[in-house]
Amino acid sequence: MIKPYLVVEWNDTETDAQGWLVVHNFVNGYTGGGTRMHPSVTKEEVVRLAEAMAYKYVASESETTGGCKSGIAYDYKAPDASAVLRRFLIAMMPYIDIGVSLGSDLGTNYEAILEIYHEFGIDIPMTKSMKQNQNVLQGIKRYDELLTTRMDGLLLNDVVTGYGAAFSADEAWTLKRGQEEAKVVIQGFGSVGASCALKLSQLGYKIVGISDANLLVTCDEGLGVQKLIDHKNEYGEMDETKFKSHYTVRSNTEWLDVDCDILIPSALEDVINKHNADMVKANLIVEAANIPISSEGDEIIKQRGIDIVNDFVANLGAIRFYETVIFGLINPNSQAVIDDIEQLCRKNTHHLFEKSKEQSSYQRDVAYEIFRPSASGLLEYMEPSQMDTSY
Ligand SMILES: NC(=O)c1ccc[n+]([C@@H]2O[C@H](COP(=O)([O-])OP(=O)(O)OC[C@H]3O[C@@H](n4cnc5c(N)ncnc54)[C@H](O)[C@@H]3O)[C@@H](O)[C@H]2O)c1
Repeated sequence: MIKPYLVVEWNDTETDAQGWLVVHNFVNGYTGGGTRMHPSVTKEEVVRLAEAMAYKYVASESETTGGCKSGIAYDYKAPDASAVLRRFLIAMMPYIDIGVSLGSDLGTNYEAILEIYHEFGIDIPMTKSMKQNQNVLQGIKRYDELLTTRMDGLLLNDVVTGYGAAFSADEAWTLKRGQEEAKVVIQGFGSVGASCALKLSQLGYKIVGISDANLLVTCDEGLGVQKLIDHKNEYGEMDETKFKSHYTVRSNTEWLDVDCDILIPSALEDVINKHNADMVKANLIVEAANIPISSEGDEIIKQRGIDIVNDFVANLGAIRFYETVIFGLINPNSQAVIDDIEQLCRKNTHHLFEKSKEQSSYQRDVAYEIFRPSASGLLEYMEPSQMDTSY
């Protein structure tokens, strides 16, 4: 693993929260990634997530952005979680103000982050040259407008990643098994898990199990995804009182026990690991979450011959949305955003599976080869003539 370019540690003055900003690379002084809040966050996890972001921007065909990530070790459901997030972002403001673009991730939401930016006169973090580029400023206006639009009743920004992961799953499954029916189990029912479940059910897949932070619900004939979405809360937790009587409720730790063809982790990191990778029943894993398989778990999955669509190929929807609209690469309307993400997720997944077949190699190894970020982003940033010096 390449060492990260920059690691900043933060210690809250009011609570025991601790946070990190990790920049894996800059491209022309710009870098992007989400902000995660969860009690289990560690510096090492943020470093791995930042690296995945750098690869994700390459998979998104971005020529303008490097990868970074931030994480706060704190309970996202604590009453003062938003105050902790605000203090963290204030501490990171010198970086944000020069082009470290922090969005949302597990345990945080984008609207809350934008509100904090607005307090400090920042619309969306930009470099000096972006701030002076009328096309980019126009793109940001369009992006802001699109953030309030809805698709299938959900906010556009809350479906872009999950829909992209669903298209990747569909592409991979069709390559493997054609039109054969498939049963799907999804871990996590937040922005990503819920929208992925919805799109896959629209595409004709049977969602037979969904877990959240509290429980696992299963139904072999398929769960009614729309109704589960209609009654989920702001933390992505399902309302058990609204379940149909023939649904079965189990502990969320039993998610790998459910018989399925496709498994879609859409919540936490390292949830498939050396202790449970042997129990995976699916023959296709689509990583809608970032780094959901530990390195030891991955070795077992690889040896077992299970196919995967890895994280930075499957879950690039949100950053592709950001890039295409802000840098004016597509017609800025919600259907065009989704169509573009579908096209890219299908193309990348197809390429990944074809290449992996050709080389008889595991998909993750192939993905790290195909989408490797070049070192030039770093060098450009370090070259004074190219540096952005607005600060
Ligand atoms: N939001 C995005 O656009 C985006 C983009 C790329 C990648 N991701 C990745 O997708 C994953 C989910 O992000 P999100 O934005 O949907 O988060 P979210 O906060 O909206 O939802 C998280 C979900 O995980 C569930 N969860 C928490 N602990 C769990 C457990 N032990 N078992 C089962 N479920 C559990 C929560 O109940 C909730 O349903 C993360 O890995 C994130 O990095 C998100």
